[in-house]
Order: sequence, then structure tokens, then C-alpha cells
Amino acid sequence: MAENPWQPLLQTFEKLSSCLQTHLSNFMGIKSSTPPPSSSSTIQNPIISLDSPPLITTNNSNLQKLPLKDKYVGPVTKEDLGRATWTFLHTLAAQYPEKPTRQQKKDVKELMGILSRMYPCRECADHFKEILRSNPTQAGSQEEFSQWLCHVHNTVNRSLGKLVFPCERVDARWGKLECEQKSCDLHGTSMDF
Ligand SMILES: Cc1cc2nc3c(=O)[nH]c(=O)nc-3n(C[C@H](O)[C@H](O)[C@H](O)COP(=O)(O)OP(=O)(O)OC[C@H]3O[C@@H](n4cnc5c(N)ncnc54)[C@H](O)[C@@H]3O)c2cc1C
Repeated sequence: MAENPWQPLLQTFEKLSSCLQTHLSNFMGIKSSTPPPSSSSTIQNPIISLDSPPLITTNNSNLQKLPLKDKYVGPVTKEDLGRATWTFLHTLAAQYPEKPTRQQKKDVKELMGILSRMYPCRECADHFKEILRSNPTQAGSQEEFSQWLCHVHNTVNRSLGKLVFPCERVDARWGKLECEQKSCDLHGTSMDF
């Protein structure tokens, strides 16, 4: 019997489907337990299967440990959130210009104000609001801002019974971002505002 004229097209589709599935699986962190499909004409790994378990569920008890690539992730704790936020803030301070523009000073003050209202841990936000009241944001220069931030972070540390960080070492702990050709630097102004 003559060769099916659709055969080359079917084979191309099959290869495309397999390639797409591999990429989707990698992206979603699923390891495929099935070997890559052969060049037979049946599609072995459908992109979406009705038999697959749901990847995300709204039931909290099922959220304990979801595989994501080789790591396991769980719900974000107050501590995780705190560490990530301090990393963001201290990195911002390390990158802050020596001579910030009027707008940059205004932005930093606003950011602190917004944090004290919107930080996604109610007790932390309220606590930070109180700290800001007695320690208004100081961001006239890179050094002033990073020292001020170190001081307010220490205020939080003390209230939690943690060790106080030596602020003279803040630049050693939170250096500038390593970016080629200073492409991450925030630009300030050479004029005094
Ligand atoms: C604005 C804000 C308010 C918070 N309020 C509360 C609260 O009211 N109650 C609560 O339970 N948690 C609060 N947290 C979380 C808390 O501060 C910690 O982030 C969390 O307890 C995890 O602590 P950690 O010991 O891992 O280190 P973190 O305090 O998260 O610090 C991360 C790293 O920063 C460095 N570091 C520590 N101190 C300083 C400093 N002074 N200057 C520069 N670098 C430093 C250290 O290397 C440390 O490992 C708050 C977080 C933020 C961002």
C-alpha cells in the first residue's frame, strides 16, 4: 500500500508536542518518569492529561510540600518575609546614590511610609510605624540612608531579643550589586538640591 501522505506531518507534530511537553515539565518543575517518545506514530505523552493530579490546590493541608524543581517550598513564614524584605531594603540602601535627587529622597520616604501601612504582616507593620514615628527616614546620602536603616533594623532586632548588628560593618555585609559596567547603579545628581 502507498505511504500515508500525512505521515511526515504527523511525525513533525509528534516531535513538536514532545518538545513542548519537556519544556513545560521543566518550567513547572515536574520530572518526567517516562522515557522520551520514540518515533512511532502514537503520541505517548500528551501535554495535558486528565489523569494528572492537580498541581495547585486551594486546600491548605495539601500545600505543605510542593515539589518545585529539586527544592521543596512551603508557605512563607513571617521570618522568610522579614529576611527577604531586609535583603531588599539593605540592597536598596547599598545601591542608593551618594547624591540622591530630590525625587529619590521623596521616593525612599514614601516607600518606608507604604511599608508601614502595607507590609503583609499586621503586627510588623504596626511596629514599624511606631519605629518610623520616633526615627523619621534619613536618606540625604547613601551613607546616611544605610546607617539609618541599620539603626531601625537594630530597633526591630532588640524588640525581638536578637543580637544588635554593628552598623560600621553594614557596607561589608550589604555590598553593592555585582553588575557588569555598573548597569545596576541608580543615578543621582551632581547638583546639590
Ligand atoms: C519592617 C520590618 C518589620 C518587622 N517587624 C517584625 C515584628 O514586629 N515582629 C516579628 O516577629 N518580626 C518582624 N520582622 C521580621 C524580623 O525582623 C526578621 O526578619 C525575622 O525574625 C528573621 O530574622 P533573622 O534572624 O533571620 O534575620 P533578619 O533580622 O531578617 O536579618 C537578615 C540579615 O540581615 C543582617 N542584619 C541583621 N541586623 C542588621 C542590621 N541592623 N543592619 C544590617 N544588617 C543586619 C544579618 O546578616 C541577618 O542575617 C520585621 C521585618 C521587617 C522588614
